Amino acid sequence: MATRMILGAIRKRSVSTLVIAEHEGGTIKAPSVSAVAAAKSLSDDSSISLLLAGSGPSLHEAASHAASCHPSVSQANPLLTNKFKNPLAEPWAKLVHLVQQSGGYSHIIAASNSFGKNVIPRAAALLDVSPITDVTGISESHTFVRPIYAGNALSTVRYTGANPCVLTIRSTSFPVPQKSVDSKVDQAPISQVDLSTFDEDHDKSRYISHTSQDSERPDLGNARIVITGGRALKSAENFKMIEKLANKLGAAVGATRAAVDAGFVPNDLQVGQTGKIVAPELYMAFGVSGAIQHLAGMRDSKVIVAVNKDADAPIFQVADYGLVGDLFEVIPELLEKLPEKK
Ligand SMILES: Cc1cc2nc3c(=O)[nH]c(=O)nc-3n(C[C@H](O)[C@H](O)[C@H](O)COP(=O)(O)OP(=O)(O)OC[C@H]3O[C@@H](n4cnc5c(N)ncnc54)[C@H](O)[C@@H]3O)c2cc1C
Repeated sequence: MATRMILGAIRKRSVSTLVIAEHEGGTIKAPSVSAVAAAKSLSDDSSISLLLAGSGPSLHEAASHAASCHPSVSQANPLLTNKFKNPLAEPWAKLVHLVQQSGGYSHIIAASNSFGKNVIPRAAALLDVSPITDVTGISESHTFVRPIYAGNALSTVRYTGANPCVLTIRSTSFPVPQKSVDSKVDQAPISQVDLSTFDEDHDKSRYISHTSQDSERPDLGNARIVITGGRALKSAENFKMIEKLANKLGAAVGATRAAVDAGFVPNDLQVGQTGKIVAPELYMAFGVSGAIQHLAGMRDSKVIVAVNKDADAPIFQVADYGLVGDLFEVIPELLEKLPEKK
C-alpha cells in the first residue's frame, strides 16, 4: 500500500510540460495561455516551462509576461531565444526537438491553431512519437478527450507511447479567467536556450513576408461575440452588412466556407471543421444553412442565434434563438435599432 502511494506521488511529480508559446506586442497570445491551463490540468504538481522565440524588445516583454501569464508558471522557467524571428515550422520543430533533448519533458503542448498545427506534427516526427491533436479534455496525465467525426462524437484516448506525450489543445476548451492572465504573480526565472548545437540548415522553407490585417475587431478565435455570414449574402459588397453589425456589437466576423470560396471574405475568417473553432458567448449566423462541417466549428458556442429564410435549415437544430426571415431585411433593421458601440 505504502509502495503504491509513493509510486503514485513520483508519477505525479514527473509531469513536466513544455508549452510552445506565441506572442504578439509583448504579450503571450490567449491560445498559448490556454495551453498553459491545459498543462496545469495534467497534474496538480506539474512544472511548466514556456518556449518562446522572436527578436527585439517585444520578445523581452513577452518573456516577462510568459513568466507571469498564469499562476502555474510561477515556478517554471520560460525559455527564451532571440532567433526564429519569423515563425517557420521547420526550424521551430527542430528547436522543440533540441529543447526536449536537454529538458526531458514528459509533455509538450501547443494550441491547435495554424502555428501549433504546423509545428507539432513536425516536432513529433523528429521526436519519433505520435501526437494527439485537438484535445478538448484531460482526465489524467495520459488520458485525453478529443472530438471525432467532425465533432459528432468524443473519443477518450490513452497515450501509451514513449515520452514526450505531444498534444495540441483546443483553446476554447481550456478557458483562462481574465483575472489570472492579468494578475501579478512572482515572476519565474527567464533562461536563454543554448543554441550552440542547433543545426541552422533548414532550407526547405523560406520566409518571404508577413501580412496582417489591422482591425479593431477582436480576434475570431477568442471573441465574446461572433457574427457570421453565409453564401446567402451573395457578394463581398453585401457582406459589409455583417461587418457593420459586428462593429456595432464589438464582435468578430466569421464566414462559412461557401462565403469564403465565393470570395466574399478571406479564408482566415472561415469557421468550421477546416476553419477556426470558436466557442463565443454569442454566435449569430445569417444565411448559414448549418452544414455539419460548419457546426463542427461553432456548436460549443454558449448562445446561438440563427436567421435563415428556410424554416427547415439544419442551423435551427442547434440554435437557441431562431428567426425565419430574410437577412436583407433583418440586418438593416438590427443596424438601425442597435445603439452605436461606445
Ligand atoms: C471536407 C469539407 C470540409 C468543409 N469545411 C467547412 C468549414 O470549415 N466551414 C464551413 O462553413 N463549411 C465547410 N464545408 C462546406 C459545408 O459542407 C457547406 O457547403 C457550407 O458550410 C455551406 O455554407 P453556407 O451555409 O453559407 O451555404 P448554403 O449551404 O448554400 O446555405 C445558405 C443558406 O442561406 C439561406 N438563405 C438564402 N438566402 C437567404 C436570405 N436572403 N436570408 C436568410 N437566409 C437565406 C438558405 O436557406 C440556406 O440555408 C466543408 C465541406 C467539406 C466537404
